[in-house]
Amino acid sequence: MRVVIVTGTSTDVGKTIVTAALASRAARAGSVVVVKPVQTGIGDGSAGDVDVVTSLTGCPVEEWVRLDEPLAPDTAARRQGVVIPVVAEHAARVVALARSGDHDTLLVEGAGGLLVRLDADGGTLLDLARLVTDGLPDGAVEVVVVTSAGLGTLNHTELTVDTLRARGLEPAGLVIGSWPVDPGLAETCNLHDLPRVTGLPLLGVVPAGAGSLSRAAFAAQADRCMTTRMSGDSRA
Ligand SMILES: Nc1ncnc2c1ncn2[C@@H]1O[C@H](COP(=O)(O)OP(=O)(O)OP(=O)(O)O)[C@@H](O)[C@H]1O
Ligand SMILES: C[C@H](N)[C@H](N)CCCCCC(=O)O
Ligand SMILES: [Mg+2]
Repeated sequence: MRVVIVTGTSTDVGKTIVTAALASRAARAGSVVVVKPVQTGIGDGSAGDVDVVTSLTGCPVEEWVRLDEPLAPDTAARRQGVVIPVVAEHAARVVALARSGDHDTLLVEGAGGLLVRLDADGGTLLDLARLVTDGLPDGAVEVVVVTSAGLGTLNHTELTVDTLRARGLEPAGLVIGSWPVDPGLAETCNLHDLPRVTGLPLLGVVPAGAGSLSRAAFAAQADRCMTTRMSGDSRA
């Protein structure tokens, strides 16, 4: 059993597509479940991240809280007048699901960047990652940081990685969530600079447009774009 926590430098960096790519690969080697503890922005009928993952991978998904407005969860909950679970409750559910042994890999996708407030007490995905790591055996939890390709990403990525390290969480690596068809100078340099400035491996680079592929084509793309194998990946 392993848990992969997918965070990112911000919203819209491609966490969901990367989560789907990791799920697609892990599903070759065993049973996978994807959890989105808190989803916001589905009030207008928009597809939630779990719908995207289901469509791209067919893996089972769980969404625990859904809020209407496309905002940080604590803001959306406050404006909607609802009380949502605190992060410690999500962490306990993740640990229980991991310990149940029902799945070989459990992927957890945050909402927005690492420090976005997921509850009214200021709990964040950083807190969730710390609690889940503390609740499971050594080495069972990996944190992946999804980042953007272009100018500005070096700063955002270092801030995110340093914040994880300050809580004793060493990320497994970085994934670029959307690689442009026509990369410019900054994108090209960042392929070298992101690993250099963070000291972390670049685990993968997902091409822009991957989210529109059929399930079969996405699975093939997931294999090609995740350049470094993770512990739960299929050897096939
Ligand atoms: N590789 C990709 N291929 C196609 N579309 C992509 C890719 N990466 C991101 N996108 C698109 O960019 C947008 C943001 O991506 P995504 O939903 O994965 O962001 P996120 O980091 O998961 O954000 P959130 O904080 O809302 O969970 C979406 O509209 C998605 O379809
Ligand atoms: C609505 C969006 N797609 C995400 N679900 C929530 C992103 C919150 C970001 C808050 C912020 O960092 O300013
Ligand atoms: Mg997402």
